[in-house]
Amino acid sequence: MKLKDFPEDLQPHLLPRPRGRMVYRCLDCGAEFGIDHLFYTCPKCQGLFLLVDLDEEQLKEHSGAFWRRLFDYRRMLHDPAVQGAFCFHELIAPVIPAEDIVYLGECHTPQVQANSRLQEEVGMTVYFKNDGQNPSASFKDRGMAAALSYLNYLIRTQNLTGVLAICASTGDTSAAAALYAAYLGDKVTSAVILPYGKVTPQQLSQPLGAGARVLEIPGVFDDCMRVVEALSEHYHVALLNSKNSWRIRGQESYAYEIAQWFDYDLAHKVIVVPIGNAGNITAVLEGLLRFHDLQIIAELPKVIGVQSQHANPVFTYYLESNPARRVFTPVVVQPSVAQAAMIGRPVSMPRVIRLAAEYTRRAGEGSFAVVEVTEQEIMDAMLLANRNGHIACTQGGESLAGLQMALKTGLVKKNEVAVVDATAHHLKFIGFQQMYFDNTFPSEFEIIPKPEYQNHPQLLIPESPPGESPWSEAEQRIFTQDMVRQVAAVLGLKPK
Ligand SMILES: N[C@@H](CCOP(=O)(O)O)C(=O)O
Repeated sequence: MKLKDFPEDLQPHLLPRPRGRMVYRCLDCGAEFGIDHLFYTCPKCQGLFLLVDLDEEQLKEHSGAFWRRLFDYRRMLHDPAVQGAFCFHELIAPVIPAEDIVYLGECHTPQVQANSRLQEEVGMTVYFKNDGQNPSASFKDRGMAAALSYLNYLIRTQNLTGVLAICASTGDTSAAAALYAAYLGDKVTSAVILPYGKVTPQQLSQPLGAGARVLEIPGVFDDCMRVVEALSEHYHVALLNSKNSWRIRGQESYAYEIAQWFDYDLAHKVIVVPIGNAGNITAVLEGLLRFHDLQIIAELPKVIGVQSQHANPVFTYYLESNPARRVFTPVVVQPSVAQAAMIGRPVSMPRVIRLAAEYTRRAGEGSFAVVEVTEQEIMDAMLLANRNGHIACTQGGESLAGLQMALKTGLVKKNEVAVVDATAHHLKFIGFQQMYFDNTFPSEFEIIPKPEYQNHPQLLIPESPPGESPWSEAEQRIFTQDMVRQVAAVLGLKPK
């Protein structure tokens, strides 16, 4: 739709102009720092940052209804600067001009309602939000769009050269970082640090294909994260993990889209997300609080975080019901099929603690909770979903299993409506499905495949193998007849 065809009152607002005064604000000491530098932690006290727009209050000059209309109309504008996360420009990174925005087709991922069979099995209305349908096949693209747009802006306005972007990854962040950096061509090179043997072959191929330097180290993700944290402290590198607050801003779009999908009515809704490095749950909580603050949504939904028993520090933290007695203790992770979330020291934990407390204060007891699931439950839930037409990855299975657990324990009610996060594309984690089908999981996973979910290809052998190709017409006919007969017998087909 052309700009002139939009309602007149919206026309001046549809194409965002840079505005706002963004600063990094330390969660611990409250110190604020300008965004002319890429900071990750507070130079004064090492606390973690969240980005704040000092002019955000000005957005209240417009009503919630105005913002809802603006965001909805923007979806019809064919301009890359407002197609992805930046459809919510005023809330993502209002200082960034349109010319610096990097858009690779991320966001507005499908929210697919489960069929009646799956909803009956789960016991409530369920949607999958398929973030595997982002360009690098995971939700990380939302955050990278914001982080790389900011970097692009910094490079242009400060004439920076030789920028090296780095990240540690369990496989999705590295794929996204390498892709978005590659799009910026000579302006940015990228390097990714991966835990050797703990990233799937599909995920490993992604940064390699995008031309990143791929460095594998022994250990798990938490070890890689410590390395990049130290690198970003002592060297000139741009850290692209979610410790970088611009990533959080971009990932808030996930919550905004869910609100938009429900026409901004989030009463009796439940959003379920796997925790991993805790950047996503941070973004969901912060995004919802900000939407609520601007009266874009009237009600806050429940937010349920999920962890595997094999990587459960956040679940363990919230087991203590008295907030004053809670102590966060990182855990040593065990192998998990939800490998992308196999993290024992989530870097955003201080943000989660802060935001979850504020969320609970505003939305009431029980509006935020964390559940724990087994490896068996994750695999079974993933296969159950995909047997019903979804493309859930193992983390998507973790989300669904988490919802089932939340229902069982009464945290979620049957009359509520849930959106579960399929964080990445199923095909990235296909090896775990194969292990399930072949019953080859090492014992520590404690997974016993359900026969009804196992599936194998069946090879049909021709009765009289044809000779070397090219086949004669007669050979081709005999082969086809033989195969038709065998397929019909295997499938029990009835002749017409
Ligand atoms: N699951 C992540 C781990 C890193 O998370 P990040 O959001 O802090 O970058 C991955 O895919 O690497």
